Amino acid sequence: MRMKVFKFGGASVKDAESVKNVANVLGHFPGEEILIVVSAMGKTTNALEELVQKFYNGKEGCSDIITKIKQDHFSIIDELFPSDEHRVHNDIEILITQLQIITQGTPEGNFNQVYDQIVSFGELISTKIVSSYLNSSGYQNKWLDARRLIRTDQNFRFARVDWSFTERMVKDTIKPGNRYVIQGFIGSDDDLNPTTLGREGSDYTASVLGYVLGAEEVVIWKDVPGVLNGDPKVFDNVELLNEISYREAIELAYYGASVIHPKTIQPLQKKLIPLRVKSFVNPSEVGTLIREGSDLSPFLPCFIKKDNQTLITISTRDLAFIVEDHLSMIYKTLHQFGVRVNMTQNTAISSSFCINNDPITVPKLIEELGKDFDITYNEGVNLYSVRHYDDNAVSRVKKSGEILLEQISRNTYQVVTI
Ligand SMILES: Nc1ncnc2c1ncn2[C@@H]1O[C@H](COP(=O)(O)OP(=O)(O)O)[C@@H](O)[C@H]1O
Ligand SMILES: N[C@@H](CC(=O)OP(=O)(O)O)C(=O)O
Repeated sequence: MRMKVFKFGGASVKDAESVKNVANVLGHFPGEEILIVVSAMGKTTNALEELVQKFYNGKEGCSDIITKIKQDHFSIIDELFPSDEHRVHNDIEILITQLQIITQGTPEGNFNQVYDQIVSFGELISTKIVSSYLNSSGYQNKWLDARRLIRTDQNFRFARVDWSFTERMVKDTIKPGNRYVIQGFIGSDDDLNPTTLGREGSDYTASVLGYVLGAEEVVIWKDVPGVLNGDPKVFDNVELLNEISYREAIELAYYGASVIHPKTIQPLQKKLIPLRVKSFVNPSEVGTLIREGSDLSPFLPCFIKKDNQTLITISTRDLAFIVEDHLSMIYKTLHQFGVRVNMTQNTAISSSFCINNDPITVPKLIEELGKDFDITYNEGVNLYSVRHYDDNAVSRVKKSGEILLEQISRNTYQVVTI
């Protein structure tokens, strides 16, 4: 029997009820060998990011954030394990104490390295709780430490996987006949410093593990019926996409369909491992199947909104044309800062690009580019993309605000509005 890889994200383990529901979902797969990848609970990663910022800005407020994280997790533990004798209490106390010790010291190493050291606690805590709860409710499983198995480079916050080392470690550790719980999103470098794979990277972890194990399938459990032709929180009248090709899924994820992390698809495509996106609310429904095949079934325009964007326009100071060497310098800087461009357009003397408004990175990027260019920027803008657009679909998104930038290509329409 080949292993299945299941991924449960923050929304599927956000409270005690949700953790109980994970056991319910797994109950639909009796006797199956499953590797369960789990993200941090609810919005814990955001809280830990805030903690890192405070730690760097003089520590004021650090202990309040840790207290809140502790309370949130212990209220879940108290509901899941009514007796306070269960060892999970001690496990989580230890992790919280480690977090306290780190943030009482002085930041060691660069910001991104410290970020990974602190933010990785979210997944360590959640997996201890989920694994313990599953064991206590009869679903026997072993807890694995992704920092031992997922080896990466030292590109902290955006670490790249060392595939051959990871494959060796995973194959030495994961044995047939067992079930496992492991953290998404985190790994470690050669010196065992924790690393992270980029925000929302647990889908990618599931894909990496699915690839190295040659899994039968990877299933990402979500609070939606599957991949729809638009985020139901943003667009009305959206419909379920029953099947999507790997190629189309990469495009949708790349443009910002946040239901799947963009890096998830490629490793699975290489071994033709199917990816399913299914509802943890209705686990017996079929959901969406992503595999080699025709683009989309049913074939519909797909709507994607990326909010909280920054539109930056860079102009040469001496009215010189923006030419290749400027562009290569600009893109080198973007790459150095780990910034991905979501849409771009050039004029004779300027280049505009729309990026995620990461509050840590964007101010530093603007400062750096401002050394050589005039910069204007708009924060808080929206980027709409429509794959397989038609007139109706275009007019629907155009109505959303004042247009700052618009672009149309063979398959995709994009507009930045404010
Ligand atoms: N095309 C889409 N189809 C379905 N859901 C989408 C789509 N685009 C965005 N979403 C959003 O993705 C959410 C699920 O992803 P996410 O919140 O990241 O889950 P998790 O934290 O559990 O990984 C849904 O609640 C939905 O609002
Ligand atoms: N906890 C990490 C990783 C992750 O993938 O989370 P989620 O599965 O909830 O998107 C984050 O919030 O970025």
